[in-house]
Amino acid sequence: MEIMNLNLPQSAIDAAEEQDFDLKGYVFEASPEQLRPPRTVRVGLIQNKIVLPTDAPVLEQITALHKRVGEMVEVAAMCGVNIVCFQEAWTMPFAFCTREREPWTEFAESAEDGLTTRFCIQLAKKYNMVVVSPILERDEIHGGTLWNTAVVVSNNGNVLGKSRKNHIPRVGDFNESTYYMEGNTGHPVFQTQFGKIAVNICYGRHHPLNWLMYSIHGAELIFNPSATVGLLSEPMWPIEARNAAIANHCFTCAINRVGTEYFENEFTSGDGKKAHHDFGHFYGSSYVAAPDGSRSPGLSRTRDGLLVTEMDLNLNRQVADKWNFKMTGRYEMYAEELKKAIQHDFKPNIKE
Ligand SMILES: NC(=O)NCCC(=O)O
Repeated sequence: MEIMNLNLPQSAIDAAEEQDFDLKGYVFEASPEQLRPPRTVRVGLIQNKIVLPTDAPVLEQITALHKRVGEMVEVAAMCGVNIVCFQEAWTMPFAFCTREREPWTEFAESAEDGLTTRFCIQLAKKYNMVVVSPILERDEIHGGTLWNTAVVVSNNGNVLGKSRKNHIPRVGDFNESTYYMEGNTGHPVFQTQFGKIAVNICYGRHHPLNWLMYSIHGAELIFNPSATVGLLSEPMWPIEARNAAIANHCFTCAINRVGTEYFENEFTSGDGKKAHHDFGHFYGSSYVAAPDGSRSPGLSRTRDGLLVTEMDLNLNRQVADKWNFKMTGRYEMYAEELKKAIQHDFKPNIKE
C-alpha cells in the first residue's frame, strides 16, 4: 500500500521548529470493509538526545528529560496522537557501557508510582493519550531488583501494567547484564481504548520468537523502544521491525535515541582497543512498519524527533486473510520440537 503524508496542524509544525525537533506524519490506509468500521489510531514515536551532561546531578537530568519530552508530547497532542511511546530508558543516559553502578542505578524508579510514572500519568490524563514509558525499574518488593521495563499508562491515567525486557544484549558496549536480569513478565498485551499493544524492548527485536509471542497474545501494534549505535546495528535496523510486522500481521514501531553520550570515566570494550569516553552515535531513524511490508520514512539520524503515524488496524486482518501466516504457522510442530531441543540429551535430527 502506498503510504501518504499526514497533514499536521500548522501550530504543531511551528512548535516543532521552535523547539528544534524533526516532525513527520504519515498515513497507512486499509481497504473499506462492509461489516467493520475503520479502526483508526494515531501513534506518536519520540526520539531524543539526553538534555544535560551525564555528570549533572541525577534528579536534574531526569527533570530536564521530563521537560523536553513533555514539550514533545504536547506537540503530539496537537497532532491528535492517541498512543505515544518513548525510547528505551528514556529518563537517563545509556550508561550501561560503563559497567559502573553509581550513579547510574540511582536512575531506577518504581514502575507503579515512581517520579516518571507519575509524570506519565499526568500526561496521559491531560492529553487523553496512552503513554508507553520505558524506564530502568527498581522493584522494591523483590529486594530492590533492577529491570529494564516499559510501563504502560492508559489514556485515563491508570497504570495498565508493565513489560520487562526479555533479552539482554551481550554485544559491543551493551553491558546490560551487569545491571539487570532477563525479564520475567512474559509477553503481556495491553488492551487500550485504541487497540491491543505490546512492547518488545530493544535487543528483543533480533528474536523473531519474541515478536511472535506478543502477536500470539493478540498484539496489533508492537513497540520496539531501543538504544543502539551506528557501527553495531544500523544495517539491521530497517529490516528487523519491518520483517516482524510482515511475519506477524501487525504494525511495529521502532524507536532509537539520538546523539553521542560522553562519560567522564573512560571504559574499555574488551576488544583490545583503547579505552574511550563514549558509546558511539545513537542514530535515531525511528519508523513504523505495516503488515503489508510498507513502512514510513525514518526520522532524522541526528535530531530529536516526533513521528506521527495514522493507521487503520483493520489492515492487520486484511493482510492476514491474504497471506495466512498465522493460519499456516505449524506452532504445534515447532512447540514439540523446541520442547525436545531444550533437553540436555537432545539429538539433532540429522540423517546420515
Ligand atoms: N539496548 C540494547 O538492547 N541494545 C543492544 C544493541 C542492539 O540491539 O542493537
